Amino acid sequence: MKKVTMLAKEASIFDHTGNRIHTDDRDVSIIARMEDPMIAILGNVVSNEECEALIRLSETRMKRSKIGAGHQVNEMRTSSSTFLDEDEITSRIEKRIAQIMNVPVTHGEGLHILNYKPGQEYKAHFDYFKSKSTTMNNPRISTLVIYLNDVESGGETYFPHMNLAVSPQRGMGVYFEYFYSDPLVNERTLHGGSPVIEGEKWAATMWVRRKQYR
Ligand SMILES: O=C(O)CCC(=O)C(=O)O
Ligand SMILES: [Fe+2]
Repeated sequence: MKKVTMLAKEASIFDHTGNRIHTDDRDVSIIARMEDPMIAILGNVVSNEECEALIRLSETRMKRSKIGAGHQVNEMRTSSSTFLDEDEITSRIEKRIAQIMNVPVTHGEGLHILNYKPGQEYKAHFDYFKSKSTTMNNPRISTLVIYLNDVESGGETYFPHMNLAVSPQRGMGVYFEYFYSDPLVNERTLHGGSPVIEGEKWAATMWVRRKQYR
């Protein structure tokens, strides 16, 4: 056989073609996508009622966000957050997210709800772990951030290496993945939540692992 020397393009987990993702209970639209790394802007991910329900379920549970292995409070992330328990509404949404992200529900860490008040932000970071901890055995591979409300001003999810800023809009989301064999491609997923200027921001994040997590 002839030896193929050209490098094949690395496959994305997000293998959807066309303009829509037909999940069991909802058609999610692909508004924009780019590759290396795959970043996709999605519409119609969740309904207005689901956004309101997720906010209501979280409101009484919000705590100042922690980061890193030591779970410290840090100026990196000034928002409040909580992980939601499984119930009828969260499991319906998680099933849909699994179809969007093309990874079984059990690989997901669960719905993590974030709330940013004016001035609060999440400085640029990687969602994957760089330390040689036990997480290396089951690393994070992809993220979906879903916006649960409209923000008057500020609060974009920004990717400084890509010169990309995604404005939060209720029901929409931004997907990205960072499992590539080329570490330089993964490093381009550096991202943050820019400070909210006016109004507040509610978002739900799903971080997904390579192997079963729950
Ligand atoms: O709030 C955002 O726009 C980004 C959130 C984020 O980066 C995360 O939850 O890992
Ligand atoms: Fe993140």
